[in-house]
Amino acid sequence: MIQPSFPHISTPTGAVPAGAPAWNQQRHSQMPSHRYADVYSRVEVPTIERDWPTKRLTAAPLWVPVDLRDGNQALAEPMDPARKQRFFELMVAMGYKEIEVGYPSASQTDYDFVRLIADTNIAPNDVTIVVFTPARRELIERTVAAIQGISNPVVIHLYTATAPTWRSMVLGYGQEDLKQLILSGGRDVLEFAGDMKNVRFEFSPEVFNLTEPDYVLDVCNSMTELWDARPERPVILNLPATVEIATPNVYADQIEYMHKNLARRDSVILSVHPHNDRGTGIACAELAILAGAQRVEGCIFGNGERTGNVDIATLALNLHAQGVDPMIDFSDIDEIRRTVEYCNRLEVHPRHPYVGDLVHTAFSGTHQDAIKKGFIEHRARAQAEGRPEREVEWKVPYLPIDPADIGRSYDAVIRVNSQSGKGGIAYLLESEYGIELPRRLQIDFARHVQRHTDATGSEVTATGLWSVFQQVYLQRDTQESRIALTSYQISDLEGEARVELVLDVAGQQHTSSHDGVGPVEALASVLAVHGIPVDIVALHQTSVGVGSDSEALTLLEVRTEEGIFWVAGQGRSVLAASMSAVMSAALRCSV
Ligand SMILES: CC(=O)SCCNC(=O)CCNC(=O)[C@H](O)C(C)(C)COP(=O)(O)OP(=O)(O)OC[C@H]1O[C@@H](n2cnc3c(N)ncnc32)[C@H](O)[C@@H]1OP(=O)(O)O
Ligand SMILES: CC(C)C(=O)C(=O)O
Repeated sequence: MIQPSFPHISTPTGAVPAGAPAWNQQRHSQMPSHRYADVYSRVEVPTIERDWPTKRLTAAPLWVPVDLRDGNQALAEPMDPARKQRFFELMVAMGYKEIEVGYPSASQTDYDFVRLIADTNIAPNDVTIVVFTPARRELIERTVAAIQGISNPVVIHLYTATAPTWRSMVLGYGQEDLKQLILSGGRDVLEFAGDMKNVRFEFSPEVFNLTEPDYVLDVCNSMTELWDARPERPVILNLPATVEIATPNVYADQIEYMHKNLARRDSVILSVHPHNDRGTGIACAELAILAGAQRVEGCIFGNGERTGNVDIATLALNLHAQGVDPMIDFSDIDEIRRTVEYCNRLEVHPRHPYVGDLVHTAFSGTHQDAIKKGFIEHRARAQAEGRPEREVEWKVPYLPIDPADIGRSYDAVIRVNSQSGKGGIAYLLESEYGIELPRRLQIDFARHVQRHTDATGSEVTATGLWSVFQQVYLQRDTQESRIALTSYQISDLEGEARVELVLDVAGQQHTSSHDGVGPVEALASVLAVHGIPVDIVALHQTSVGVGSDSEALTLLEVRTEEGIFWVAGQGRSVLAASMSAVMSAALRCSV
């Protein structure tokens, strides 16, 4: 019996589930899953004729970043005024036109930030300012005090939880009492701010996704009636998945039910606010848009309570990746990430969609091979179409978008470790040093690199690859070498080349002259005379480096009785590189 190496984890040994086919060997575990009620007994899914499964995403929704409120309230250290302002200015620069700036009745920092907006011009006129409040009269009054003097459009966002557990356990109300509390909050909003021409209203039935559909519909309709929603002054109904609890299709059904049954639908902006407890916040938001949602609240890179608010950067870039303008500028995503990390004091994961450090990088051989071929095809197509590479359709395998669209270079697209193959290795040498390896040498070199990465266990950079290449292929003469090429010269004898060579063999100088042959052939023949046959199968010329500093690199494939090997020679000229390559081959053949 195999001893368990994880003493606190027990390999499931229980019964095979009833009816499981013979090929399914999974057993019942000891996880206490029975403690969690079946989701469909907790969520009332409305019965509807679904239209969302056949819809397509064709336009960006209205985006509302809530980093300064919902994101901020989830931070161990809420943002100080400088961080709030920096984040706000970033959002404005990116093109967000509606921004939830805080919960002004909750803290002096939030209140003061709203006052900063009132007293300065940090908010351009076309940016709508959203402020958040619970349905408590004194807090609504303070919220309205905070927005006095703001000339921008303002949204007062009122919320109260409506789901059964929250109603009974947290707020201590039944359905009707709670509706009255909400309406009373709605009336307070009207009393304090109803006359403010620049103000619109938003209502969120918190934990919408766990609330009975008919009840939440009734509450929402009562609010739009109370606030007299009209097309010219629409009310925002924001339907949060405050804690994700079911699969995204359930949320989509719930949203479509509201979309199809809300009163004054043309005077309602239907908004969603998914969280990410099940890791499906993005899917919930996307399906909700298919189901009729027009507006999405979330956080840039997905900070927020517990597992976060839905990530509106990923949502926007998902649209971009399918040909839809996200209406937000992500062309310098690393600057956006740096600012968001500074403000939240939280790091973005290296695998985070689009923005993570590793998300455009391939380590594995077959991916690298495909990407390399994809780049070659892309450049060729751009050239054939006579258009800039940034304009032609993107089809590079494994890269959903062109990293350049979001300000990334191609430097990190391919990185080499023990999982890599010839394609990636060749790509790095070529992109970093301009060295073009023929396919058979790629295969040979990959074996050497593999030995190196297996031995070190770590990644190898382009510089590292070049040094492995030099060690393997660029042999140099040593003191012990029995042969050395002392000098060579090529002269033109009435159109015919003459090659003159001086070879040092075991301390003896041998001069020879060769007419009508190339220098490589001449040197090979004189080496053969001295008992060192160098049988060259193929010769390739490339270069190392770019511009005037570049050197020639000659790559030789050589046959011996033991098999094929490769050597290289480097020099200021093609001739120097070639002679050096042949001498490298000779040194290998003479040992
Ligand atoms: C899903 C969301 O993100 S909701 C937003 C959550 N954000 C925050 O809580 C951050 C800011 N909050 C705060 O600073 C504080 O909670 C404050 C200042 C708003 C209120 O503080 P306190 O008055 O000390 O109340 P506390 O937070 O302890 O409790 C909340 C009270 O408000 C009630 N309440 C909670 N939500 C609401 C609501 N939306 N409308 C009306 N009453 C509410 C609760 O039932 C509780 O009442 P009780 O004291 O009679 O039991
Ligand atoms: C009240 C709303 C908007 C909210 O933050 C949530 O439900 O998560």
